[in-house]
Amino acid sequence: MKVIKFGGSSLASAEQLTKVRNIVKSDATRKFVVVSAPGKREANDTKVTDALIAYYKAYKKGEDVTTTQKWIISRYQNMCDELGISGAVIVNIADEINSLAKLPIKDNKFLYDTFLAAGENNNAKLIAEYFSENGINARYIHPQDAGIIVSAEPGNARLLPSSYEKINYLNDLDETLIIPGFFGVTENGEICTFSRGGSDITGSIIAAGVRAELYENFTDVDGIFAAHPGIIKSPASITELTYREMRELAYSGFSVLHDEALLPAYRANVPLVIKNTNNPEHPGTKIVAKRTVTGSPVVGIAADGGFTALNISKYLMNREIGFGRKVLQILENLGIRFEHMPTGIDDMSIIMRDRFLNRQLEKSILDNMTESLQPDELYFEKNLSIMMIVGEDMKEHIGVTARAAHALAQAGVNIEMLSQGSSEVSIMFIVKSDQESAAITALYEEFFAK
Ligand SMILES: Nc1ncnc2c1ncn2[C@@H]1O[C@H](COP(=O)(O)OP(=O)(O)O)[C@@H](O)[C@H]1O
Ligand SMILES: N[C@@H](CC(=O)OP(=O)(O)O)C(=O)O
Repeated sequence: MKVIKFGGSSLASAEQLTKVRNIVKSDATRKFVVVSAPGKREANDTKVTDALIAYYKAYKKGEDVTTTQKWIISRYQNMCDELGISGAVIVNIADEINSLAKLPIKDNKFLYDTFLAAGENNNAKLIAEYFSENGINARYIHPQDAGIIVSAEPGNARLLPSSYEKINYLNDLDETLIIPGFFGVTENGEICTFSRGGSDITGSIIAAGVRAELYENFTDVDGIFAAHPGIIKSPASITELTYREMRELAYSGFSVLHDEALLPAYRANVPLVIKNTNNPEHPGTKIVAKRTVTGSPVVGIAADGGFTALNISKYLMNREIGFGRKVLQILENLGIRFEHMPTGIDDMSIIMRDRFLNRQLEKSILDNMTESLQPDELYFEKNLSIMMIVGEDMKEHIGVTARAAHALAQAGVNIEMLSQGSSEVSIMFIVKSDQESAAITALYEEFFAK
């Protein structure tokens, strides 16, 4: 049996839902259907999840929410009308959307997550009804009933490992199951979402739990391209990637798949394929344990902005036992995670994501480190992007870093920092964000166009 996940772009309109129904209907083994909230119908449209964020903010501030409520309900209403879905389900959806504005605000740690999850939850109800009225024996199932029990970390839930056993019972149900993506339920019954884009994670969890033969992730492109299609025009498409390669690429900007969506499928040995709802005959990109297709040392080039470096220098840092530990202890005490830590003899940089920092935290970092480390230099460097060139075969090739550095130099891109993990599956360059596009273009030319 297969798990099939449709992203918001595949579920944005009646036209898209018709394609989705045909895809599910064409293969009786597509039994577990994970759905996102309705996405954008065109570039300037609003995703239902983003509209729910606006709704939440207005409600919390005590502002009038009727316009947002109406807009969100109309997204579902329009699809129901165009698909000729009978009346009861839209009444239920409108009820759920409206009653969000009755939830307690005070001491409600899960209020934001509850608002956001409504996008997926109501879409799953709508799709189950649409399928049932159109030749598929379908049933909506709430994540709680599907056994998706998660940690109580709002906006960043993690599955509790004991959940897999419960999820496996879904195999005993006869219907095609329509499961809302993006959220689970805590042990106390609160709604808690994964991070943004997290419906991919739900798909992977279900695939692992039911021991699926395949996890199909349907989106709006013919699989994964070697570089972001917004920057490189008609980039090469990738036939096969390993889980490790995909993890590196997803982490560093290939937004087509959530980077946390790989591990559950990988551990359960479930292969994954990225396919296009608008072109389902295309084979897409397969993500597997071992790749058969080889050739270029680099399979993909990814970049992501929104990084800050904390640069620390101190003469004879290398001789000071416990220096690194003290740096990391200060970050841990302040509850800040770090992403990378390139080092020199007398200097080190801690790379962090901007979204986990703010002025107050930055001041606390500087104060604490000045006091405990007495560095010669200590400052933040903003507006950085990380660039990754990725490929399992890089370790078999000599001179990949030299080629990349040369290409960047030719394009006038200054490498701020450089780092390579021991697995040699990726090489990371840190550049100024305003040079990100130029850097991708230069690296793509070097490894794919030549
Ligand atoms: N390397 C890449 N290959 C393919 N698509 C990419 C890549 N990098 C970014 N994308 C973007 O990811 C988008 C699909 O992902 P996503 O927004 O999660 O869609 P969905 O709504 O289906 O979940 C594509 O439309 C594409 O613009
Ligand atoms: N709807 C959620 C979760 C998600 O996975 O959406 P999508 O599949 O459209 O990326 C979000 O926008 O974050």
